[in-house]
Amino acid sequence: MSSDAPDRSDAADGDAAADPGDATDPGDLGAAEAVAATDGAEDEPEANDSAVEEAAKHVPSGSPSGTPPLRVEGLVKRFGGVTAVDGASFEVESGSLTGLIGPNGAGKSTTFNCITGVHEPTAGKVYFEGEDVTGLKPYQIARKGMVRTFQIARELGEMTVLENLMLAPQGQLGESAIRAVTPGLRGAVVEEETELRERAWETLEFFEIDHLAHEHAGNLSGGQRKLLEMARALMTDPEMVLLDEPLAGVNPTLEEKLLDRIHDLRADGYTFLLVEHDMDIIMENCERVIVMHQGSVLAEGTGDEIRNDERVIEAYLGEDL
Ligand SMILES: Nc1ncnc2c1ncn2[C@@H]1O[C@H](COP(=O)(O)OP(=O)(O)OP(=O)(O)O)[C@@H](O)[C@H]1O
Repeated sequence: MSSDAPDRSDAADGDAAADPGDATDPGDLGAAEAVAATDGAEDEPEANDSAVEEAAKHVPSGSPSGTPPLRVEGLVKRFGGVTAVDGASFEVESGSLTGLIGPNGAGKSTTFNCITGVHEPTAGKVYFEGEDVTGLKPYQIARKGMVRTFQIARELGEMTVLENLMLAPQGQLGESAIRAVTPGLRGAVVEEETELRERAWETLEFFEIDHLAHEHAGNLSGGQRKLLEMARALMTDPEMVLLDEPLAGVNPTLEEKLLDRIHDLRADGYTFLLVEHDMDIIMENCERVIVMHQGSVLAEGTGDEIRNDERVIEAYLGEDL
């Protein structure tokens, strides 16, 4: 988040937000380290007006010039006899908020899962910032700067909001668990933990959930959880964030807050790909929309272009667009 955040190669050396399954394993930390990392009530900083500005200061380094951050080429995913994705190809422009839509069963979630390493594609390629990342594990893709939000797993629900954030770039902590017991390196570990804690507080303030820092994540409302999911993803210091229905079940006030934060971050150079069923949200917020149908890309364009595209109207069988 902040411009002086640790280098990604250190900060996201684990599954981070990309794989809650691993991120929930306390064994990754060691008990003493987990406590050191999370027992921070006494360090709680005063709410700080400049925190939001600080948090928004991060400027993603961006793609090599002219290279789209994400390029998907001829993606195919079969599950036995079911072809979920059938030759999908598209690009996402740097710094954009791009919507990925399509009728039920069009292949959107499977495409997300193939892009972020949850599924290995049957065929085709995924390039992130020009680099072939096809078939890499979620944590390897997260380390390169592309993360997706995940629902807060049950185990994480038993931890506080602050702990959830501090565990997000868990590779950094796992590394420091080893370094903490290495003479001569303890100072560096303390510095790293302090920096991580500061970033966690900045991120909480940015999402306006700092008042919930010591609340168990499991006690949050649906909308607050969505903010926490975004905050966890941001803690890994990504370039690109994939959001799979981030507003489902979120009340209008929190929905507006979440969208505002997405726009703030986009203005700072982050790139977003958003799957969302609510067409109004897509049309009002995404400058570019990709429409999937039966596993491949049916149309691409601005919201207006998509809304008036005969093929899209037909694919949605007259549903309101
Ligand atoms: N693990 C799986 N095993 C078998 N079939 C699957 C699997 N995952 C998805 N499918 C099938 O692949 C197709 C595409 O599913 P996918 O969930 O990607 O679509 P979607 O566009 O995200 O749909 P929705 O909007 O309803 O969430 C569907 O026919 C679905 O039943």
